Amino acid sequence: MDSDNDCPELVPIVTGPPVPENEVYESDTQTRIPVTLITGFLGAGKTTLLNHILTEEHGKRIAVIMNEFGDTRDIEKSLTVSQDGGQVEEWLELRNGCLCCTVKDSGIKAVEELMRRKGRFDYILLETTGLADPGPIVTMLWQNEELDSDLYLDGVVTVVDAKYIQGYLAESSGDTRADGQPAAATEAQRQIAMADRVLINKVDLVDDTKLSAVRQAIYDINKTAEIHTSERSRISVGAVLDIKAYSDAPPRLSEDTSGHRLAQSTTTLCLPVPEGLVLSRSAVDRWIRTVLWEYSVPAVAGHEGPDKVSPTPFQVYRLKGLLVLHDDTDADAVEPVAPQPMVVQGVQELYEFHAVVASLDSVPSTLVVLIGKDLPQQDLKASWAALLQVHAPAASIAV
Ligand SMILES: Nc1nc2c(ncn2[C@@H]2O[C@H](COP(=O)(O)OP(=O)(O)OP(=O)(O)O)[C@@H](O)[C@H]2O)c(=O)[nH]1
Repeated sequence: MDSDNDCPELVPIVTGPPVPENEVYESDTQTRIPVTLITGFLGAGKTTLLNHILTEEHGKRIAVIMNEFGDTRDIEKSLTVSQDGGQVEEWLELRNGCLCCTVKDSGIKAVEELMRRKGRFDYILLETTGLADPGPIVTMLWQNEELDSDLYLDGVVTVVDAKYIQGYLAESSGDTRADGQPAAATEAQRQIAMADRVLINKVDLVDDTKLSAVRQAIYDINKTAEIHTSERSRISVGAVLDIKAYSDAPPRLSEDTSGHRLAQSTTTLCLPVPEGLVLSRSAVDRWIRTVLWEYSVPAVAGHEGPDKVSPTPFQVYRLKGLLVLHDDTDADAVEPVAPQPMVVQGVQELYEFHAVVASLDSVPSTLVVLIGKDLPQQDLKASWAALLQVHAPAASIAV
């Protein structure tokens, strides 16, 4: 394993029923409708995946929102509706009750309007265009949850083309490719960075050596996404839907394949916490805020100096963590609050903590994982080590 990218092996923890603080969140996910975002570079197989999901026997009434209809032979075109405001342009109803529509603007309003007109769905799939950065839409969906929406974000599935993805990742942003298409290394990297599941599609077009190199390139960007392979995007529906990636599930790390590494600007940084160490929630909160909101390396109490603005601007696309925290954020609390395992989830500048029910002994490795561009890895590691040192001055902590 690369020493710069060392991540401890994680085993999933079994989280029990939600604690009261999260009751609303959890019970809401039972009545609200999950949304899965399907992203991936041009021609990777997103539409093929949507068609596959729609024609599988899953017993769900699914609404698919896409920018344009592809080759939808299995879909029977039934009607064209023009909408007020013109957001929903066209819809197709399938025999199994599934519904497809195209929208100019993949905004939540269009989806909610669709439900108002067409009744409830069990599931919503949202396909982004191949060149889109999924960050803003993920943020919008996540933010929308707070706004009493009928929808919640279940996860992001990124489809990659086994044959071409390495080429897209190697190109620098802003260049033009030989075929005249704009280079989109940034978009391709971001799409992988934001992924909870990556589907390496078109495996029929590559040999095993190439496939392992593609796996490695994806792993180097995002160590938390579960990687699957497919031909014609055929994958078990359960692998991509209802994954609850934004709930209180702790981060999972994929296995390192230790193959040839591409130098990429988007990477995963793992910041482990020694076993049994309880951290102050307010200190962790400040640390995360400084990184996400000020793009700076936090100075930590006891370690002199102001927060350090990184010479190269960096950006965190996704943050996940499992920590045991002492909640010291309520200044009026009379009783000391017992340490509690908490999951932290973040997308771009948004983040939130969820308490998880697990006895302290059953909590496996605790850590924070950052996936982002141009992360000042050594500085962030040193700052994190200083934060740990404040909590466990006697322990020798190697991060
Ligand atoms: N050989 C091969 N071709 C595939 C596979 N999956 C999809 N294709 C073909 O690749 C082309 C692009 O697939 P789409 O599903 O339209 O890709 P997309 O990501 O929706 O494309 P955009 O909407 O342009 O971004 C189509 O001609 C598919 O038939 C596969 O596993 N192997």
